[in-house]
Amino acid sequence: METDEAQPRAHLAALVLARGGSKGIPLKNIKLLAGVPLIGWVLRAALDAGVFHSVWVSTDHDEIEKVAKQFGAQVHRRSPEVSQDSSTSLETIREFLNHHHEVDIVGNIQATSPCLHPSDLIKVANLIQKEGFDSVFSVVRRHQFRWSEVKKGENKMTEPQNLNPAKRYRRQDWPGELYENGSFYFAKRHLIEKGYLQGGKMAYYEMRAEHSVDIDIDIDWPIAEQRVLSFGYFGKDPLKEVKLLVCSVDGCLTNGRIYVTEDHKEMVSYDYRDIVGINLLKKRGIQVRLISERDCSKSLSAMQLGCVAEVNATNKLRVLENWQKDIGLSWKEVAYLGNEESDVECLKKAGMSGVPADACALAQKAAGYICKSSGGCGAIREFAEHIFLLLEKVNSARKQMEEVNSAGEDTGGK
Ligand SMILES: CC(=O)N[C@H]1[C@H]([C@H](O)[C@H](O)CO)O[C@](OP(=O)(O)OC[C@H]2O[C@@H](n3ccc(N)nc3=O)[C@H](O)[C@@H]2O)(C(=O)O)C[C@@H]1O
Repeated sequence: METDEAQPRAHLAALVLARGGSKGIPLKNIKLLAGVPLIGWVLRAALDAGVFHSVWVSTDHDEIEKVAKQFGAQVHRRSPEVSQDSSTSLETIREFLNHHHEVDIVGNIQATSPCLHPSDLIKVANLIQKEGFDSVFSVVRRHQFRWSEVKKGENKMTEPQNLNPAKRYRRQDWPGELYENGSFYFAKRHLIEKGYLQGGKMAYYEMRAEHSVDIDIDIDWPIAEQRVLSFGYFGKDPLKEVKLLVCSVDGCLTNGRIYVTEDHKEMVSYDYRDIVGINLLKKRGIQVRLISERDCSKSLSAMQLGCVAEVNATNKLRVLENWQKDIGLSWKEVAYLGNEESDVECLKKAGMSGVPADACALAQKAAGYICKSSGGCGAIREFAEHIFLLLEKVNSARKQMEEVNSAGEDTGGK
């Protein structure tokens, strides 16, 4: 059933529930996963999908509100009644709907499944808006044999549930089974008001197994981190190649401390791990250049790093633009590591951006990756590894995607 194109489309709102209290991991919803706050992964996918009339985060927490807005979402401040450990998603979504009468369909996207892609959301929006389904939820195919539980006093033996032990299927001979994976639940208002997220004319959307990640308990976190690096969505314009890393001196290469001797000489210190990082970058064909607002030329020449440097840089953005012109690079090919307010513009424009753990709040907000290491204590080394990992993973994921697309494979709702 196709809706008339001339009819105004029902208002489809994406809604990410992100309470402040979480049972296992403290402030889980904004904890950095591979350098990006957890809700950031799904918000980026929802906003880039371009199918939502509005994208919301429902929260009770100031810090989560800040992060949500930083990613471009609108914020619904929920009441304490639906912010308890015992509050269900459904109650929270109903509360949102009570405050937003313009919304006809809610796409509840769970931040705990961060490997979501805009292409999934576009297909789901199509199912609910054009094909007339009332609710659509995500599933994943699993090949798992189930056995009944042995309960004291009830039964002594376990029984096979979905297999014949005499004729066990090989994986390739068995289609497997569909499991709800908790990535998203789309439903029309009338259903939610009746107390259902799944009901009416229902469809499932089968997600690719590698995109199906669910962070439920603490031990899921490192696995999810590896998954997003390999299969996550990194934005509309994925990284192609990094050819230049520009690094701020005070606070990134050094920890920002300057010792002054009686005879007016300056002393700074750096971490040998960062020198290793710089050398690794150079080996991979990535130039490293340094930039500083003050005249630290003597210290830099004593360090013998072999990097082009610009000191007394009152306008870092202009310096970078000139470098780009000289070398012939686009912003996409530039990575930037900075820590101060004066770095913010460059951080925003660079194809890849990072800050040390102790960077100022404004720089942290502008950066795509927040290092665990502080300035002068291995942040360059860590950022270099992050660059290598992303380049590798993003390129291999893109290759896989191209292979799948060219094979014409299409998973979708049923
Ligand atoms: C739609 C729905 O029923 N979601 C529930 C899901 C779902 O059933 C499973 O993922 C399916 O695999 O399970 C739960 O999932 P969980 O507790 O991890 O919650 C998923 C995300 O939603 C936020 N949330 C949840 C409820 C609520 N009232 N406010 C919220 O902000 C959490 O902070 C987290 O980011 C569960 O395991 O208990 C609780 C969730 O309420």
